[in-house]
Amino acid sequence: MEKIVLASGSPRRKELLARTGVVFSVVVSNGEENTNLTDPAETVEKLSQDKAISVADRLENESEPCLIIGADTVVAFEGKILGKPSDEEDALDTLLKLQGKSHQVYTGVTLLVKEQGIWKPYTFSERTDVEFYPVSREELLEYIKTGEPMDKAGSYGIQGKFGIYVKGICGDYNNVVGLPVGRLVYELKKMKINIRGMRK
Ligand SMILES: Cc1cn([C@H]2C[C@H](O)[C@@H](COP(=O)(O)OP(=O)(O)OP(=O)(O)O)O2)c(=O)[nH]c1=O
Repeated sequence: MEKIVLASGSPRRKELLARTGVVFSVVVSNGEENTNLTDPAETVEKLSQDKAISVADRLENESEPCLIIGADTVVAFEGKILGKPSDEEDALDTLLKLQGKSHQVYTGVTLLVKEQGIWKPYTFSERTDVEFYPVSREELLEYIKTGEPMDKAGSYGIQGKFGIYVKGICGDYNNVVGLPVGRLVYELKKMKINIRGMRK
């Protein structure tokens, strides 16, 4: 494997993948993030595939063998999928719903590998349960003013200013931040992709 490409514009994913020590480049997918699916695990798996495939299409003329990594994160609460907020009001509605209760964060990951000239997707997803303490409307408005929620699924960043309201999590913390890097390394090992040789 000569080249690893992260198909994501998320700075958090870039930082998490960098922790593995592998050398990679970033190519941001430019497709629409749309599905009619209602199951959160199926949704993130499909969207992670779409992102990886959109980057593969753009790299079609690359001669080097390549592994493309796509990922997608959503929050699920009482059977509904919550993505990024459309505006500040939407962020407030979402956070009012989530405060004081537990919800699920799903990240889907697709590893797209070229085998005998054909792209083959290996897809999985991880779930982490997160619970917030009760948070007042005033506190939420103050938080939203920071702008932090706007590019994040579920309208919060566990790794940022919202961390002070988190009561507990069950599962992989990195999965909430956007990339379950432990599972990723484990899956690559199962696929016999030796990332050790690709480390800096
Ligand atoms: C719940 C939660 C989400 N997030 C982020 C992870 C993802 O980057 C983002 C969800 O949006 P995504 O659509 O999964 O990813 P993205 O738009 O940031 O990047 P790309 O599509 O180019 O891969 O929310 C946090 O950073 N912290 C959190 O606590």
